[in-house]
Amino acid sequence: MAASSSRGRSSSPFHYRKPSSPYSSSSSSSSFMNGKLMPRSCSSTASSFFNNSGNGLGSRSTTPSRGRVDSMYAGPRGYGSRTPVAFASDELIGEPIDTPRSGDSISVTIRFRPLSEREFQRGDEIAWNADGDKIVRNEYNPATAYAFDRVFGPSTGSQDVYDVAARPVVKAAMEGINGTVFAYGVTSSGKTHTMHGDQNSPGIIPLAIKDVFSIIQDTPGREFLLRVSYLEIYNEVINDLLDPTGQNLRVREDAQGTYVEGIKEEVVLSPGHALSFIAAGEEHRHVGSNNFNLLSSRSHTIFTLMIESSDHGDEYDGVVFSQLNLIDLAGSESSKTETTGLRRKEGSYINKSLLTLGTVIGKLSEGRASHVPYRDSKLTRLLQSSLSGHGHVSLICTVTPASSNMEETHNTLKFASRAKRVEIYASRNKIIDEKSLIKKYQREISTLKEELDQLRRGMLVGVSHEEIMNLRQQLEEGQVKMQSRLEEEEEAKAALMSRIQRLTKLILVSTKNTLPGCLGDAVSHQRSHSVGEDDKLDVIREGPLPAENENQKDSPSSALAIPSDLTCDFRHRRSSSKWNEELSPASSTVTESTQAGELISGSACCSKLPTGGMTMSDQMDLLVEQVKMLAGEIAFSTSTLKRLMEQSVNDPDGSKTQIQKLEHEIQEKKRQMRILEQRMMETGEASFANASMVDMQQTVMKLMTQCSEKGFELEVSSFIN
Ligand SMILES: Nc1ncnc2c1ncn2[C@@H]1O[C@H](COP(=O)(O)OP(=O)(O)OP(=O)(O)O)[C@@H](O)[C@H]1O
Repeated sequence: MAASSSRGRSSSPFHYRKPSSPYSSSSSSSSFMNGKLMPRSCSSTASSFFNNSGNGLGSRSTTPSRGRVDSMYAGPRGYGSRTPVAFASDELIGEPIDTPRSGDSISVTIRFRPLSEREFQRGDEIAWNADGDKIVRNEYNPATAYAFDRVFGPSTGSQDVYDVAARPVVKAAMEGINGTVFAYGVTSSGKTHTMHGDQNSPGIIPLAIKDVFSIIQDTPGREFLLRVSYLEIYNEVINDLLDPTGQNLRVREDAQGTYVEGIKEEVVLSPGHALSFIAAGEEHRHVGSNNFNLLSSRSHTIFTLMIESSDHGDEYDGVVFSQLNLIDLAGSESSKTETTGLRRKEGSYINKSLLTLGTVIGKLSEGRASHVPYRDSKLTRLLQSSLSGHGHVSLICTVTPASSNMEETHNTLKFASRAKRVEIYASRNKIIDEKSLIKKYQREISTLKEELDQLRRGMLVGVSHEEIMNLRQQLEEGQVKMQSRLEEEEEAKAALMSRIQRLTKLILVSTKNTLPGCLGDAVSHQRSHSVGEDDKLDVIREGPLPAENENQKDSPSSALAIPSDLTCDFRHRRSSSKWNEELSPASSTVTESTQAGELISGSACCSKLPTGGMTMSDQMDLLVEQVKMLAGEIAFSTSTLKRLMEQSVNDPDGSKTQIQKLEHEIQEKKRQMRILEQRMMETGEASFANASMVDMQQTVMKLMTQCSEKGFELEVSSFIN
């Protein structure tokens, strides 16, 4: 079906210009501090950081240095201005104070995680600390400190990290400026936690997806088309996570930059839809355990959202295209990471590509036009366009405060400081019409509409009196050619209408374009798929079957690691334009079901023939889509289960409830799938029965026409006689 995939290139033509960007990363690393800071004893105990639930690394207000830092904070640009740097250059690596900067800089933030239980048990101390919200300081040697755009302590939640480090990039991407957000850090420092998160604390990727749809809802007057792709770089090989057959894909280059040849792109219609692709993709990602992390990512992953938008009023201003890359890097591994065999091989590939990333960042930060070795790794080749400054970049460096990893954290901080010096020149992209999918769909829709008009005119006008006389004659001779021609035309018309409907559904518009109160009636006439009201679902969601809805209500929450406020309750949204309010956690009591679960409850009422303009084939498409989503969720739950079982070897009691819950969820989803498959069969049968009914009606009509013809003949001959 049209909503599914297309294989193609995922890159876009960029028009590089000087920035006029709405996104500006405030650079605080310049002019770090005035005078020397007093060395300070290690005032923090490890226990105060373990499982920190309130005041953690970010809460150093009682320390002397914090007081000094605050008093020296002078305005939005950072710590004072044009003051000498107090530390040796390799100790405090920041942006040189007087370096003239013509562009923006990469946004660089640091996120501490709490001490892990393992670190705590073995008596690790706090070696690095967040001193205020912009500085990281070494506890053993307080003179060693670094400044960044923002430092998040271990108790900071992912939503706060998203708001600072990702939301501006996402917002700009929706306005046509390319964006990249990536998490960098050693193994087990919290990259996957930051980018993906879990059910209780969703990470940057689910939060960005939620935001994207919310922005569409808040942008009446523009129509959007969203596609996603998801790939991993494993041992320097690019694999398509959305298509297991897409292995060892090649990086190509054209005038617009690098792209992955043959990567699968899926059109997405809702947050749940997009998340289901991630869940399915995660199933194929390479993970394994090392001595630091049971579920260590063995590959870099790049989730890309391709955003097209155009004005849908009369003033057509071209199509804007942008890409948002959300990257979860694999963690660098030191000699402390005990690995053998395959894990060691993976580790050496990971380290090599991260080393190249470091070299590339280093070269770029020098600002000279020297050779930048993008080609030395697949990762840097793919990131070439982003790193060379043609879009916004947000680097979130994840670190552990543990003394056992002091050197690794120091290296991450140095990397982060170098990255801060890379300049970017982000600008809004426009795309020439031929390359735009939204434009292609719009053109196809209008061509099809013209064809449909012609067909209608032909049917009304083209069947002339002579043709009717001819038809009579042919009927007399027992021929029904004309009849079948009419039937063919009817069929063609129906096919065209259904294609138009399907294409229209892929284009997303805000429900704010629709008059409140008219939604129920307007659904089947609405031009495009609106984000706040899933047309496919709406048309068939009238009068739920009580029994199945009960089940739905009790069904376990999603295994997609989507919080309940991210699973969209389209029913609620449809009847209200206050979409954002309903998505907010405060009002998220709406549903615990998964996206696919929603669809099921939605389609529970339609075991009969479709109504409200939805054709049989539309309904079948929808069912197929639902089954696909459920299959994705089941796959994801199964893999989570597998991992939990692996973990349970160490902690049988801790994982027992989760395992039981997951098993129950998987059973429930399988049950839902069976219902859907049953429904597909019923729809198929109904469609078949419907077709037979049409056949019969046509035969009766034909016979009646013949009868009246014969009657007329009889009248004429009796008149002649
Ligand atoms: N900010 C945080 N708050 C609470 N727990 C965290 C935080 N960051 C990470 N963790 C926990 O630490 C462990 C390791 O995190 P994660 O798997 O995200 O590390 P990673 O950097 O992705 O590791 P790798 O590179 O090996 O894949 C996980 O159990 C995770 O839940």
